[in-house]
Amino acid sequence: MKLIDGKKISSDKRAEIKEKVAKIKQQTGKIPGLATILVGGDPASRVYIQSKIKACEHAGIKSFHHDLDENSSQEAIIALIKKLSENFEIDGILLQLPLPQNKDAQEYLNAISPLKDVDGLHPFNVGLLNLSKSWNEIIEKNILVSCTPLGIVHILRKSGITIEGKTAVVIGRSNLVGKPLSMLLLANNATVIMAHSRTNNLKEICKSADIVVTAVGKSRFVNKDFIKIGAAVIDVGINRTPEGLCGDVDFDAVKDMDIEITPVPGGVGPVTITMLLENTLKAFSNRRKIVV
Ligand SMILES: NC(=O)C1=CN([C@@H]2O[C@H](COP(=O)(O)OP(=O)(O)OC[C@H]3O[C@@H](n4cnc5c(N)ncnc54)[C@H](OP(=O)(O)O)[C@@H]3O)[C@@H](O)[C@H]2O)C=CC1
Ligand SMILES: Nc1nc(=O)c2c([nH]1)NC[C@@H]1CN(c3ccc(C(=O)N[C@@H](CCC(=O)O)C(=O)O)cc3)C=[N+]21
Repeated sequence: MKLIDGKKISSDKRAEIKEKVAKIKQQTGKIPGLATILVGGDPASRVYIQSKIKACEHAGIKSFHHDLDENSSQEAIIALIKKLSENFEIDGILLQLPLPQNKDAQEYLNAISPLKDVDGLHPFNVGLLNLSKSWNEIIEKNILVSCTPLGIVHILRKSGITIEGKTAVVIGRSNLVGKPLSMLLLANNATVIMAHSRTNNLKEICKSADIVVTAVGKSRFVNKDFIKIGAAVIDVGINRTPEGLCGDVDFDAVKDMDIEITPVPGGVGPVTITMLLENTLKAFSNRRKIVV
């Protein structure tokens, strides 16, 4: 197997972003700003938020973090989101998901100004993505798209993996990963199959694919029987097991196969965070009408 180095792809892109931010500062005196909101103290979410804040600061993006109590009322959370939406200094707003107590995230996401929606989860941006006809259009119009799917397309392109004309199976249909990724792959002219927990013959379907993306959240879910020789496998899953952090792919089972694969850790995760920085710059540019 050939490992795809997500850390390297990520650090190359972060260096570019850092340069852009420095240029913006120098030429306009303005600093892009990202607000993050964490409701409750889930330890994994806190780790992610901290990596996001660190990455922002490293790139020269100003971060504004808000910790809210697990028992915060809907009114209090929405009031904060509205306040941040109106704050001129803030270009992007990220509400860390999932919310505690099974709160329906969409109601909160709808309160984020679509211009600051760096996760691409507001219906306005979901609509723009779905209406777009090509990858070029998505890039040229600076459409805000969910970070993980953007990161996956970035990884495929940087690894020289052709998307056009290929059959891609996306396992998982969440609003954060599976659905927007399917749209992005379609915009890149792949033939896309969206698979989920009710899909029949999943193994056979995956075995026929040139690109398999798994965003399920179950360790050792994908094994040798799912993968065609020569395929590219993108493992989005993050699973904490007694043996440590792993993805959805049974790594040992596929390690002798002639495939390309993103590892966990060190694959999609770091690139996801990089795309958050990229989206913050897009939001900065769209909102302040400054070309970056
Ligand atoms: N590396 C990164 O940057 C990121 C990693 N993640 C990780 O990716 C994983 C998925 O996240 P997310 O999309 O938010 O997850 P969700 O839990 O929202 O979605 C999981 C999806 O997997 C599907 N699924 C569950 N069981 C099966 C099965 N037996 N066969 C086929 N499909 C199945 C579900 O289908 P159904 O809809 O039918 O229930 C659902 O669509 C998680 O491990 C998460 O931690 C998430 C975001 C970013
Ligand atoms: N509004 C919102 N937007 C998100 O983009 C979002 C979210 N909520 N909720 C949770 C998921 C998950 N997610 C990850 C980001 C980075 C890593 C990452 O950097 N992972 C490292 C390992 C980190 C570790 O050690 O735990 C790696 O894979 O190498 C993983 C997962 C973003 N998500």
